[in-house]
Amino acid sequence: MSGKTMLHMEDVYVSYQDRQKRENLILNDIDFKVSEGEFITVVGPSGCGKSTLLRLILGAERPTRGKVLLDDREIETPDRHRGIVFQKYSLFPHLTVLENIVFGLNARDPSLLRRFWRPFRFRERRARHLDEARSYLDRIGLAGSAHKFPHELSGGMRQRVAIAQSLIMKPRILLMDEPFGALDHATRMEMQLFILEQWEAHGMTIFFVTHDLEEACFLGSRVVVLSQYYQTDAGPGQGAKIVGDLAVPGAHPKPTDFLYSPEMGQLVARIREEGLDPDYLQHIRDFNLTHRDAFRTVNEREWKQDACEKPA
Ligand SMILES: Nc1ncnc2c1ncn2[C@@H]1O[C@H](COP(=O)(O)OP(=O)(O)OP(=O)(O)O)[C@@H](O)[C@H]1O
Repeated sequence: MSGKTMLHMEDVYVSYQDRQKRENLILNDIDFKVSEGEFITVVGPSGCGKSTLLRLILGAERPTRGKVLLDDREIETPDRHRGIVFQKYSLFPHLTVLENIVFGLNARDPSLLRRFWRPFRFRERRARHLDEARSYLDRIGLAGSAHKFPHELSGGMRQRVAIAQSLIMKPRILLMDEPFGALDHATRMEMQLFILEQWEAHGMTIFFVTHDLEEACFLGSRVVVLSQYYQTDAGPGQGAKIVGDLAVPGAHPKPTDFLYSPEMGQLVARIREEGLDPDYLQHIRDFNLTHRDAFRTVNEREWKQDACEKPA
């Protein structure tokens, strides 16, 4: 990892208009810098704007105010340097596994006219793409499933294909939006190790959104906590801020037994409590910490009710 800033979210605000044309602030003054090769995990309560943050980095959306800079240049549209993997629906259902993986490489070909203009070169290029896709299939352990369709695969296999589909484009930044959220525990663990292997092999920068704090601490070299619940006189509806930004100590990637170690427990507790910016400590009260999804929050009605019950 180099120390030079690669990505800078500079004073970013995002708001959407609701049906009554009222501005609804989602992200409130997000400002952070990221160096090449970091593995950033993003956690926070439901609806705080984690996916919105990823869409800004992808370039699928522009901030209402502020800038998202990559190498000091504003990100305006998606490009092949940034890939994204979602929890579901990343694959084309009508294409085989091999066709899904090769799709991006073929789509990158400058013009289909070349097919007629220089047919030999065109075929040679397509054959090279297929070879490359097969080597990715090998790497993800799915060489035997090249000609299967997505519906014939298990959830874990589908996510491997979705990750390979992104990796083959050699993105500098890989964005992952709860990619393992729908998987069972064993498959999820297997996929966590898989993504760490890929990160080590490719050295890309990763933004990984998860609701699971343990997953965030195990995978990330840095955990960013985003929350719309923090101390404010104005009450809810003020948009989410970064309420915690912690470097994960120790070697990275961590050995698997770290997951079951007291250090891991301490780290999770620290992020839940001490690790948060003291100005925003109040938002911990709003998390249901006994729930296994520790970032589930009380709903807005309870939040308001509780605020009313507070002594003046
Ligand atoms: N295009 C849009 N138009 C209007 N509102 C939107 C739009 N996109 C997102 N929102 C709202 O912005 C808020 C943040 O959404 P986002 O999906 O980024 O949150 P999240 O933290 O990823 O949520 P979750 O953890 O539940 O997936 C939500 O209240 C959502 O309804």
